[in-house]
This record gives sequence, C-alpha cells and structure tokens, in this order.
Amino acid sequence: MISTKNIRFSYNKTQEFIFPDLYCEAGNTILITGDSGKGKTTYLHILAGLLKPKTGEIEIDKTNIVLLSEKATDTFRGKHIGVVFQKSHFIGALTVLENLEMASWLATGKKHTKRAKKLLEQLGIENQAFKLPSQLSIGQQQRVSIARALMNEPKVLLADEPTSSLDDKNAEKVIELLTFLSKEYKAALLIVTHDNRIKERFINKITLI
Ligand SMILES: Nc1ncnc2c1ncn2[C@@H]1O[C@H](COP(=O)(O)OP(=O)(O)OP(=O)(O)O)[C@@H](O)[C@H]1O
Repeated sequence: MISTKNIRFSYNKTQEFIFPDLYCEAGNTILITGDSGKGKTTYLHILAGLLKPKTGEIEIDKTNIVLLSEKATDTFRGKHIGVVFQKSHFIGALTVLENLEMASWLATGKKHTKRAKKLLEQLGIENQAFKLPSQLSIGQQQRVSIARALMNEPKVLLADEPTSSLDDKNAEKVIELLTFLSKEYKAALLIVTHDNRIKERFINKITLI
C-alpha cells in the first residue's frame, strides 16, 4: 500500500510542482499520466525516495519515507520499493541472472537464485539467464528490469514509461506481466505513461496538469 498527502517539490525557485494525493492498495494499479514536462518522472522519483519533497507525506506500509534519512531511505527502497526506470541500467559485466541476484544480495545479503529463476520463467526469458544484458533485445531487457524490480518482493512497484520503446505486441505483453506479477507479489503498482495504447486499459488514473 502507498499513499501520499500534500506533496510539493521544486528543482528551483521559478517552478513549483503540487502533486495530487494518491492511494493505491496492494495488487491494484494506478496510471500517472499528463503532458510532457508536467512532472510525471519527477513524481515517480519522489515516490521512490530518490528526490525529497519540500512538504508532504509518503506512507508505504506505515512508514512515512519523507522523514527517513538518506541512508535509511536507500535501505527502505532496496527492501520495499521496486523501480522499472525508463532506461534499464544493468551491470554490463554480469549476466542477466547475476544482475537479479545482485539486486537481492545488495538488499538482503542473500542471492535468492531460485526466486530469480522463477521470475525469469514467469517473464518468459529463462533462456536468456546466462547472457549479458547487452545481448538482449530492448523488450527482453525491459522484462529483466521488471524481474529485477520484483526480486525483493516490494510493497510498491513503480514503472516509468515501461512501454514507450516497445512495439504493440511487446507493450501489451509487458503491461499484462506488470499487472499479473504485481497482483501475485501483492505490490501496489504505479505506472507513469503517456502511451495511449495502455491508457484505456486502466480505470484508476491520475493526470498531472
Ligand atoms: N534535474 C532537474 N533539474 C531541473 N529541472 C528539472 C530536472 N529534471 C526535470 N526538470 C524539469 O522538471 C519538469 C518536469 O520534468 P519531468 O521529467 O518530471 O516531466 P515528465 O512529465 O516526466 O515529462 P516527459 O513526459 O517528457 O518525460 C520539466 O520542465 C523538466 O525540465
């Protein structure tokens, strides 16, 4: 579960963002839409604890992450928040499987190889496990990003434009996988998008204006 109240943020003195409050239960999905430059990615980074808002609360399973120190926020994110970024950032010298194990090892000190293999299987890319990320197609890399975001069974899964570089078939598949897996792993799913192909599929939407 994630809920926010009264979030305000600014990069500088000339522009202030006032973000709408949101509430998303485990297993549910909310789309965050809005025209380019309205602050969608900024909002997602605030929800991930990567940017600190000027005011407001972000409650994730009874913790207001705004009040945490930088170090405590990093630890909290590692354990409870999964992020699928617009561009995948993998460790290039490690295989797909090792990248997943690393995500878990950094957060918990354990590799959780079984979980990594299960996720790759659920995402239909188990045969890519021993390749380097750079040897995968963009669509396959996007799936590895989803697997990595779910490795620590997060309470919240945040996805920034997860379909923007995908063709119709892959976009459809990625959205199906995100919603299916967020339900299975009982994560609240927030998707930032301006992709019209997926806007119609969801009832719960927040539009930044
Ligand atoms: N690091 C930064 N420093 C200063 N301004 C920034 C920074 N990052 C983003 N901005 C500005 O904040 C505004 C919102 O950017 P953001 O990327 O959150 O929008 P967006 O809605 O995600 O846009 P898009 O749909 O084009 O990705 C933009 O005007 C952008 O120039």
